[in-house]
Amino acid sequence: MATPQRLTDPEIQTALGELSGWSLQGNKLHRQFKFGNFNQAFGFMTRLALVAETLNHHPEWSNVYNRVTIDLTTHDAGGITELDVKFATKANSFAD
Ligand SMILES: C[C@H](O)[C@H](O)[C@H]1CNC2=NC(N)=NC(=O)C2=N1
Repeated sequence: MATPQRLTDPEIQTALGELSGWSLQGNKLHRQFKFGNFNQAFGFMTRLALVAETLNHHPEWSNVYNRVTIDLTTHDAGGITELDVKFATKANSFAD
């Protein structure tokens, strides 16, 4: 699959307007999710891992107990693309 184009700054701002909880941090889409316990946090990561494989688009993320921190960028494009927005949208749909 061809690498998508980097989004422009206005396009990123528009996407952020529709992505509740996400912000721009270090030129990446960033959000921390908090769950009731580790089981819920890890279940969320497991579901999202399957999405990552399907999209061939992989997050930078970490987990501490009930928290999952995610940073999204498209390494092949050197910035944020529609794939990052798609992944963030999916993450929100699993969590909110
Ligand atoms: C070869 C492989 O398709 C690429 O390395 C994919 C894999 N997953 C990826 N994930 C992310 N976040 N960015 C990429 O550029 C990327 N590229």
